[in-house]
Amino acid sequence: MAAQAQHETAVDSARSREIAVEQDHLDAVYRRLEEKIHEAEFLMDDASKRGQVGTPGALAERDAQVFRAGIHLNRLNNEFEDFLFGRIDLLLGKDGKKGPDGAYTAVEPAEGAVRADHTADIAETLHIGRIGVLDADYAPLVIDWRAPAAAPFYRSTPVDPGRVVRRRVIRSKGRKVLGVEDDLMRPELTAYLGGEALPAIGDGALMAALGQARSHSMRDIVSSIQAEQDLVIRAPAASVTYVEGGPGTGKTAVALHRAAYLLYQDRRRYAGGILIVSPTPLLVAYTEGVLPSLGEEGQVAIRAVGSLVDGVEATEYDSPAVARVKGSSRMLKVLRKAARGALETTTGGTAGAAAERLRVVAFGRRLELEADQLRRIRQAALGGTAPVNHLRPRARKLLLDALWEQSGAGNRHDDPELAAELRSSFDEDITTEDDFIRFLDAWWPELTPRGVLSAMGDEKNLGRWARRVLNPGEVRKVARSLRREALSVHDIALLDELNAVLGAPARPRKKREYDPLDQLTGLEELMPVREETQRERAERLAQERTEYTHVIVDEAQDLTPMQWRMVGRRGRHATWTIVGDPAQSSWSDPDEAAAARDEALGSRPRRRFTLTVNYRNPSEIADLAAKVLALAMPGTPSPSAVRSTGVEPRFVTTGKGRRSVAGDSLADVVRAEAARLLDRVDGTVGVVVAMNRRAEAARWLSGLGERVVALGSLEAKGLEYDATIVVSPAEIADESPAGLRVLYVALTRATQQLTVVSGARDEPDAQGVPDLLRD
Ligand SMILES: Nc1ncnc2c1ncn2[C@@H]1O[C@H](COP(=O)(O)OP(=O)(O)OP(=O)(O)O)[C@@H](O)[C@H]1O
Repeated sequence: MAAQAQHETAVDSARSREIAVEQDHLDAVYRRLEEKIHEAEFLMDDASKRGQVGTPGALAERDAQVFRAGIHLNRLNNEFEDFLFGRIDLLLGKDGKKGPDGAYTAVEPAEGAVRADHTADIAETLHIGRIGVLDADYAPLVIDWRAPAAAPFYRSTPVDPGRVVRRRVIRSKGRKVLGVEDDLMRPELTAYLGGEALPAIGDGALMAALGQARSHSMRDIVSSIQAEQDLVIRAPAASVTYVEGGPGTGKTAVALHRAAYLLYQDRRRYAGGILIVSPTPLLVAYTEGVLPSLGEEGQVAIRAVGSLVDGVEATEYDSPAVARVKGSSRMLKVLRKAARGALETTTGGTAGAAAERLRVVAFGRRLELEADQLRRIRQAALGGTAPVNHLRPRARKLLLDALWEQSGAGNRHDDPELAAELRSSFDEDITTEDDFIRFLDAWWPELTPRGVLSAMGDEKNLGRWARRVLNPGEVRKVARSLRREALSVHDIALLDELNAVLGAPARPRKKREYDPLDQLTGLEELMPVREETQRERAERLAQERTEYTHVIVDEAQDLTPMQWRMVGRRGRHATWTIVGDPAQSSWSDPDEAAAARDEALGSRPRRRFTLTVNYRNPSEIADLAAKVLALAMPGTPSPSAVRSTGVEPRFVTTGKGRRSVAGDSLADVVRAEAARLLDRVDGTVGVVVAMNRRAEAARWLSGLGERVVALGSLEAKGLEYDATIVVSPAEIADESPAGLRVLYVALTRATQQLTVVSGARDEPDAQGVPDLLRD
């Protein structure tokens, strides 16, 4: 016992010593930043006293410095709990070259850096943080995590350590260092720093991070990015970067960190031009704090696939049968017909009566076009595939031609010049006549996507436009769904397609004011003083923007063909990062979606990456989910879980089954289980139910507090909780043709504990294990 206590004291004092070392460094960083602020303030003050200093360029440069220093201090003081989070201790490199960040560039150690007796000296120590800081002599005090010199912090492994001897994660809050965790990359080595042996503290940072309680916001993983993830984050942004990996392998985290990395690499190119497409508003809300925590605010648009069309936000879900039709590329034909057909249906009612016959007076004569003629003219105008709203001038011209012919005025002159003059005064006469203007508006109204979609809610209309494409049952269901007030997630892709087919009326562009500060690289991020203008500018850009420079698609396996077309339109000239897992796809026909994806991406070459380690689920939960994976996608390997907790999933049943708890009803059982789990974990509890039980499940949990939430199976996508309750695997699996894959998603949401509640339909065995989860 005494020996144990002695050992613990020694460990504690080694830890305190190392914390003190890092505290000294952090103090030095803050001192340097304050110095920079003072310098900048002095410059500012001095400049304003003297009124004018130097050229506009020099002035702008000085302002930029002030802003940069200001924003650094602001961020350091307010936002980051762990501004400085890493350190690497490195061997001497192969050559003595330094990069722009002041660090040596060599990745491999110099020959002789390790002595024959397995000892070595540390030649360089680098601290890694969210932004870079240089000291007065341009030596790096902190290296930005995205800089090349920081890469070994993420890439080095004991198998391939490069120059790294020790990797340290530093935990701090505000200006205080709280702890350090070390991983030795060359454990066989005794390394010396300043003549003293290099100590190693703790059991490693990754495990510490994974064990933490979850909240309703995702955390960044900047201090513990793993080597296979780092390769994706830093992959060059050429064409398409395609990332596959099972649940919990960090795909979402990697996608977000990649956005921050790309901005760092080429801010000018990407600022404001990165779009992240996420499957649900819940996942947007869960992930949107990550980029600001990495120092990137307002530069990247994260949007749910149901909010990609400006001004509309869809949260409703269609039934699987309707979703299947609306998502399919069969809808293309239907929409093209609807866009043309809607011209006729919108001419029903009062406006319709006005559009059945055209009567005008020209050159003192009454001219009249009857319904039949008008129909023929419309058909002629609609020939081809041009957007319907753009065809109005053509239709107008055809009307005038027909009236001109009827007037007989064409025969009055042989001289072509005189004839042309006569014709133009004829046209002017008619087109300024109120009757004609009213007629044209009623006969060829400007169609809106929303209007056409409502017209498709009429079963007769839809039946006509979908002839030989959808069967009558499909027509009935789709039309009924379109009569609903609220739009569904799948309606948004239809609206976007209609927008393309109809052609948007050209909006006048606002003229931009010239701003010399825009000339400075990276200035967009710097301006506490000009915050207002910056925000306005970001909003304007977002409004004007219809295309992006880089598009990141999260949970890409779920995009339907129609959604791929919608997303594709936003990245026609973009580079792409696509992350997904086919085994989690809720779309019934993955081959059709893959074909639509390939069409959206064109022939761009792809770089493929696979992530293989599950950082979310302990092995006890991952093993259970693997049983469903084997049913859903036989032969697909599950990612290997990186840790285990010793807590097996728990099975309970409703009714009088052996493992039932607290009463009979599903409501009672789930509520009691939720309360039990809230006691056992510090963070969140998610209750996943079949989609049609969503509202009911929210009621079951009322009063249990904010740490617990109910969600439908499709909403669980991408989210995670300390503990989850999956209610009736059979109900979830039977919901749709992709039900087993959706169940696989539901079972892989927990970081610590999982309870599965079965109803009669699940056919639980004596232990409460439902048939879908048995060996
Ligand atoms: N290197 C890492 N260090 C610490 N935590 C990590 C790391 N990689 C992933 N995680 C954590 O693992 C969890 C799963 O990550 P993420 O949600 O990105 O996975 P995913 O592959 O998108 O999962 P899914 O396919 O199920 O949506 C998150 O809590 C994330 O923070």
